[in-house]
Amino acid sequence: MALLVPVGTPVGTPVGTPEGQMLLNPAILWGILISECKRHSECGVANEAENGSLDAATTDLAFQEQQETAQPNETVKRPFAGPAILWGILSSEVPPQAMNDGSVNFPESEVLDMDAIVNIWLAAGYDCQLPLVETAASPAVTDAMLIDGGESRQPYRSPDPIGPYIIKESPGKGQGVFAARHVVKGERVLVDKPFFVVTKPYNARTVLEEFQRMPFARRQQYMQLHCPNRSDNTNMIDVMCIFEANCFNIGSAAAMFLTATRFNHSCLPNIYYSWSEKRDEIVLHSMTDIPKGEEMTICYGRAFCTRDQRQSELRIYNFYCGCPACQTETASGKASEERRLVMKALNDQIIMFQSMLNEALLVYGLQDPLTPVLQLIDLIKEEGLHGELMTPYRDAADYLRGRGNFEEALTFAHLELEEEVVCLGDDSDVVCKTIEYIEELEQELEKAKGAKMQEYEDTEELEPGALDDRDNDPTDSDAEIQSPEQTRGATAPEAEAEAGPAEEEKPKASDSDKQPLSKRSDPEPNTSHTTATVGLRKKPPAKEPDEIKPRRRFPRGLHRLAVLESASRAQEMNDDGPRHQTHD
Ligand SMILES: C[S@@+](CC[C@H](N)C(=O)[O-])C[C@H]1O[C@@H](n2cnc3c(N)ncnc32)[C@H](O)[C@@H]1O
Repeated sequence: MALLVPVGTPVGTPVGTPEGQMLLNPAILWGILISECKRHSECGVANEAENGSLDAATTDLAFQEQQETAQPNETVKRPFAGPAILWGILSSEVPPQAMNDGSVNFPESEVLDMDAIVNIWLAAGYDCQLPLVETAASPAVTDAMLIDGGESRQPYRSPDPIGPYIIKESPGKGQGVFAARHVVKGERVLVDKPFFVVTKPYNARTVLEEFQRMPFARRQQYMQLHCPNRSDNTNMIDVMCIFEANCFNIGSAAAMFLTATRFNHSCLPNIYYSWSEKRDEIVLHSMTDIPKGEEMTICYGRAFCTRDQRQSELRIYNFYCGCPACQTETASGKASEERRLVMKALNDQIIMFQSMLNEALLVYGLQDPLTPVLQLIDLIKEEGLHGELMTPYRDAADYLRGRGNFEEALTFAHLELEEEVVCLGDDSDVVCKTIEYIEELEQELEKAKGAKMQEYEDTEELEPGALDDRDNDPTDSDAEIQSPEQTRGATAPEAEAEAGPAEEEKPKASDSDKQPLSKRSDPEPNTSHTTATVGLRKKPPAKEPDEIKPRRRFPRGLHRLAVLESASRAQEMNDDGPRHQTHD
């Protein structure tokens, strides 16, 4: 398919096509341009494109700046791609240049396809960042396609449309989803199959091509979805606008759903959604009890950022969030803003710590990396952002595991598991993987206990009389669980010297040796261990405090019920900025 665009056509001028061809005009190109500008926000032209003032000066601004700062022999490429290509066609600035240097034969009123456009753009010295697809131009969406496709008129049905919710008008937000009855925390509210999927990276062309491929009835349903800026006359722009407002990121693709898409946004959501690759469905759970009649909301963007950042990320959806966290005047809104500021800083710090070597942390005298994790957990709880607890719980478990503090690591792993069961459901693969993680921790704990017992027995063999000195409570030996750091911290240097080779038989310090950091959350070293080391005689270590015992064990073997899926739970799946996210 080709675009018929006379060269030199100013933006806004209608462009006719020969009879029998699809209706294409600059407004359509303009729609693609805007959507491309939004995707390539680094171009800095989205606003200008939207208000119609995009011009050569704007598009070339970044290029000029780069040129000014470039070294004498450095070649600076013009930085724009898709938006500029289309802008170049529309403004007719580039084709004459390309024609002048003879690199492209581009007569007036040429029939263009996208490859030709790109060639012209490249010939004019512009960089092209857009992945080029072999097929030709973006398809057009004609009225005929939406009115009569000659195909089945059976409406597409979402597989699980019945749930504890009703969809109705939500004042100021269009439609919304409301609790039809009291919904309890952790309830599965909806499972929905995608009815429209576009592989990433997508652009206007691939979305429109996918739209064309849909059966007529689905195209109609698509067009009925919420469109924040429905245009009067250009269906193609509406297709893109609907896509932008309603698509969810589902890992390697973007997808639209008929029911899940009706959930409005809140920065304090009560519903958690995740994409299950195994089921090929989006799954939504309640994170809190939701009274009958209350609106159910999800979060469209990131949580650990300020009000302004959130509002700016939501601009793509064309609304201003008025949730309690976004209130500027109320005490709770102000408190939330303060918390989010700290949460953002802590999250940044955690990410930084995770990318640094422990040695580097030590050299720079930075704090214990566990500290920001624990602080973040406290703040998330205060803020009521339940869905955000899973990751820091795992971070805490990982840090403690690295130090050989398996008991406390297990506590956090169980907390993570509880959150995941609520947010993702107990059939989620993330849950299965966490159960496996817990089982690994339990094995490591058992091993550490065994090594400790062995060490104790070896000592007793050397010094039989030592039995007289020790507590004779047999359960004590069972409970002896010490992190290597505790062991290290609790042993006085003199005693260590006295202990000589026997000390080398202590449980292997493993990774904790690489983490010689302060231990903010570790239980206080039990000083009785220090005094217990008399010559080679040792007293069994005391029990760990009760409060750090794992809260509950999840039934073993549950993970076998599900097949492991490859989905990543990383929130970073969101390659394209503030889009709907998935975790399963
Ligand atoms: C995925 S749709 C949500 C369902 C939509 N309200 C409907 O009628 O189908 C996203 C659009 O809903 C509206 N919306 C979502 N959350 C909102 C909120 N908190 N306040 C105002 N509008 C909101 C915006 O227009 C946004 O572009």
